[in-house]
Amino acid sequence: MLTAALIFPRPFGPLSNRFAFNESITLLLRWLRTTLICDTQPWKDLKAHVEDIKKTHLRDLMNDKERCESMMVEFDGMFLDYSRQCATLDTMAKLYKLAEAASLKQQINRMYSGEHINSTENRSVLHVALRAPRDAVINSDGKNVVPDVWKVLDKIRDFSEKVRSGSWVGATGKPLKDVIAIGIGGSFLGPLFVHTALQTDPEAVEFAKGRQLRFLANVDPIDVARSIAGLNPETTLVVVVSKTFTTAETMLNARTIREWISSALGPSAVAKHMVAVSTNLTLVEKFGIDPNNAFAFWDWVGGRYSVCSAVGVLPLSLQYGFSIVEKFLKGASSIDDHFRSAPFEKNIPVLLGLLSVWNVSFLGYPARAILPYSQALEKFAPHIQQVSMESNGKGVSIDGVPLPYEAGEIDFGEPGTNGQHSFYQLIHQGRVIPCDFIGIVKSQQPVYLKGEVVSNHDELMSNFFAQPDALAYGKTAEQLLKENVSQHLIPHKTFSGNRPSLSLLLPSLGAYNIGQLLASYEHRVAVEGFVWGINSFDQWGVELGKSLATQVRKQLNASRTKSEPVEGFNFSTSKLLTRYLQASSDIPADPPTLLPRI
Ligand SMILES: O=P(O)(O)OC[C@H]1O[C@](O)(CO)[C@@H](O)[C@@H]1O
Repeated sequence: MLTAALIFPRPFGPLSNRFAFNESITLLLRWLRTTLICDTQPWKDLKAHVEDIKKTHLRDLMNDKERCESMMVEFDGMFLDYSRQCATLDTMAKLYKLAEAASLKQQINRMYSGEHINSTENRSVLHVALRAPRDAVINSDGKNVVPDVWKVLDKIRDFSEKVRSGSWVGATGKPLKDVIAIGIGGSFLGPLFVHTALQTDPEAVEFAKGRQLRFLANVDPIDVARSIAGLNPETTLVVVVSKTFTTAETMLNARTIREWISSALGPSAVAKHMVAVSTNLTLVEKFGIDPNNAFAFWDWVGGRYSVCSAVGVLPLSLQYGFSIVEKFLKGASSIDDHFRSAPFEKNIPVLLGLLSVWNVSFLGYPARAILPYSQALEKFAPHIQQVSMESNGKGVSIDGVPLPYEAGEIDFGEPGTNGQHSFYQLIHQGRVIPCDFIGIVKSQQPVYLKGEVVSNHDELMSNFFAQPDALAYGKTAEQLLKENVSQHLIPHKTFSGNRPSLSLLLPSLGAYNIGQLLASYEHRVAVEGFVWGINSFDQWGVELGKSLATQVRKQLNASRTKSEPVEGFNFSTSKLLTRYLQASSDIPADPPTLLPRI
């Protein structure tokens, strides 16, 4: 970059010089655009360094106390131990150089200062503003967005208090004690994760007494049936959550539940029983929801980063009260400050992100297992799947240059110990999958049985501490021989070890810690994207399937209502569609409204 700057002439002087200057700038920009991180020296150094790492084994690396100690970081009660990564201190130094080459610090600053870093959609990326304190100043397009954020938060506080206290009642005068949140993707997964995590938190439980929060996401009518089973429209409030208010699944589900309400209570009941969260307030009104009962958010909030906006805050406040949700926002905000200001060596999201890049792009491990040892976090991995895979599952750089390396990673996970009895066989003896072990010091729901060796939570945590070592150390043939294992079983009982993991220990799992965990992973994904040089904040890859579904929808309608033959599809799809239509030809062309009967 410096070299490039030196060879270009200055902007002053005669016209010919200025012309040359403009040319040079164009060339420089082109050069910058086509320069990928893999062309930089730090990337090449890391590639070469892989050979050194291949000669190490975690068994030996773990013997180096000094190394292990410097691979432990603590912030605001969160403790990260990444000593079981296949990495040395030299690896880390090289990763920091890579971060420098990727201008990571500058990219983080650009995000916080509201630059339009989501360039393909020409938008700022400011989910950090959603949890910023009231007096913070965060600008997007020259305007401080924090007062707008708090205006909506205050409106949610008022509305949720009215509903929870019974001063807002339904069409028949009954208090609304149950909530169905309709939304999909980012308008569903984050709120579901937080709700599931709070559901057993003793403090949150107290506030949720007598109330239910359900989610309706899938356009599958079975999900409709499940979401309304046992609920009474008279006592149910529906929150339609959609950033665009055009998502086909959400809108059909919203129309279905509107029908469920109006067929039971009359069309005028919709005003009392349906509210919305969206950036598109015009469409909310068109749908028939009173704009006064709409809760806004903004185009600078990406769907998968929207749980801290009204998308999550409204349904969660209705269920647990605003004060609990505010703690969640504060936890996330604490990590936002840490991410922005801590040096990389002490910065939890930066470390998590750089290690992911190391595992994916250099060691060649494309997947990551997210393994929380807490049943309350059972919906964490599904949420991070979207945050990570929709953000970083890209094939071109932010400037549209095809990537000669893989970006993104395959995220999956289950709470321990359930996962141990499911897919851990593969991660111990099959493929190498870097694992995130997430443990909690104090259980939300402690259980002790007199006479048992340990408490139930200690039993769970015994596994949390044991599994990373089993993966790192493995078990050798010599060890097995010493245990008199028969020769023919030795290959089957050998564990190669040297399988990387990291351990994240949280002091407890209250709303605040849940916010910390969320923000740590959100920023980790951003770090990966910044280093890979991609746009982590758009999602064009979801569009093609949507438009093809439109074509199929038209065909199904034409075939059912006008008996039109299946046309315009390839052989396979035509065959499948024809078979589907023939096998369901008993469905009338213009059926009467039918709602689930369970
Ligand atoms: O909130 P909306 O606009 O209904 O979109 C739902 C989801 O659809 C996507 O656009 C694609 O899955 C997500 O990014 C988004 O979270």
